[in-house]
Amino acid sequence: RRKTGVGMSSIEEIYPISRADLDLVRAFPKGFLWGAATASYQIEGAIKEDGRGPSIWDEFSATPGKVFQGHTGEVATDHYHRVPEDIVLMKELGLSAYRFSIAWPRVLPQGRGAINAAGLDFYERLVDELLAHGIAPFVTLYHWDLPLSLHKVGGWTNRDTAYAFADYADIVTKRLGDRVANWITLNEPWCSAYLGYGCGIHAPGIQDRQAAFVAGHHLLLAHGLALPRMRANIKSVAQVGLSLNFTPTYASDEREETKRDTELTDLFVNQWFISPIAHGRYPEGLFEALEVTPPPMQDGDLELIGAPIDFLGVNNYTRDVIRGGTIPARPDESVKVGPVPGACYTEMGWEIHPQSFNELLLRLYHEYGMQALYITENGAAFKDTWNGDGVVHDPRRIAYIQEYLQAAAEAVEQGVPLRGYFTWSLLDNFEWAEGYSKRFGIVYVDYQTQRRIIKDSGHWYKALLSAHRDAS
Ligand SMILES: N#[N+]C[C@@H]1[C@@H](O)[C@H](O)[C@@H](O)[C@@H]2O[C@H]12
Repeated sequence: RRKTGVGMSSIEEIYPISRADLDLVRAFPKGFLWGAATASYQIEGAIKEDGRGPSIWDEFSATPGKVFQGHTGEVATDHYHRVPEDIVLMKELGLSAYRFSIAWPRVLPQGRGAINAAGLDFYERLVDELLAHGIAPFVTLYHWDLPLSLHKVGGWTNRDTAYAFADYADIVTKRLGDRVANWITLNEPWCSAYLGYGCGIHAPGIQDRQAAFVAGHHLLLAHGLALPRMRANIKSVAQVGLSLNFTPTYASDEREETKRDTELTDLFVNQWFISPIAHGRYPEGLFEALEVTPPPMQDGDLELIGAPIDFLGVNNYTRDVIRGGTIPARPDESVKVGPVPGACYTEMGWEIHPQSFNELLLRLYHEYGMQALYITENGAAFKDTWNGDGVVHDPRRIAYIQEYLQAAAEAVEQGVPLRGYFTWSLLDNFEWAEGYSKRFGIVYVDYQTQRRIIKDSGHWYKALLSAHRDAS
């Protein structure tokens, strides 16, 4: 292959990425990690295999009416039985890192107590296989599949669950801390707390705003209790953080009531968890705005929660545009305006708005003082179709990732310490309440046969990663 400059000719021969893409990758520093993300319940399947205990998502998805067409994670993408081939796929894509989660009930079937050796062995094999292929594991300890037995005694509304999580984190990092250097305690605790206990569209399906704030506090406490336990078991060069979801909120007009409702929504959607993590306190006015009382907390909780993290994982997909009413709308019922004239949307009904991604990254650096950021999730669902051969065309997903990476590149040029990007997701997978109706993968999964087909976006992402390696 002809090599000129940064290998442009060799890259363009493989797959037609644009000159703009080549300029794009140059904005990211040498050593910038390029990955893809998944989660245990969304891809593993094998929910009753090798000693795994039940999780709240096993029970929730099996409950009629909770998930699209009654879909469950019973089989998912059968990743539990396909780890070697899926890692070869990651290598083929040129990933330098892979973010996945460990299923707590696979390691501790009852949530605490007896350890399931087969569960720990599975994750040890997964990690060793990744390392053997030169792919850095980014391990999320909790991505929503709480052991059902802990739910039966209150789940995240029970303070004891936070202590059970710290014990679980201790067990996993004792086993894998010698070889995993990147740890994420929680994935999107806002979703666990509010979608699970507030509006109930996620497991365990409770509709109680007060319970959501009690659960939210215990999730944060779990993170804080786990940090020192994990640090004692991992290498000094290893890093620990957590992944928070953010949806930047914008006023639809200049009216005072619109600005007020937009600020209240931002408090609820974006500040609830980052404020205790970054500042060691809940944001002013949050509880009043949601008409709840502050969750019970003990002396020392907020100090534990606000202990330094090594990085913040940022999950972002879209923004919300808010319209104000004559009286303050409770932020969990604020009026979201859409469709915005001229805007484009994904299959999730989420506006594609990369500028808000750029502004979010700047805010997390300047307002919250985050000294290291990873994009631990960003991607899009579109109506991908496969005609049975080896090709899946998904130009809109390529365009989405290009636009969001451009916004991230601008943030890097503006001084944001962005260390890596994980697209959501490696594979099409179980999209929670949407079941398998929404496809986010850069790799298509034919659920009838479990065949994996790299989409055009996967080929493009591979060429982009290769161009970054050549340019570094
Ligand atoms: N919806 N959606 C896609 C994606 C979901 O599949 C992930 O599990 C969550 O961490 C986060 O919500 C984002």
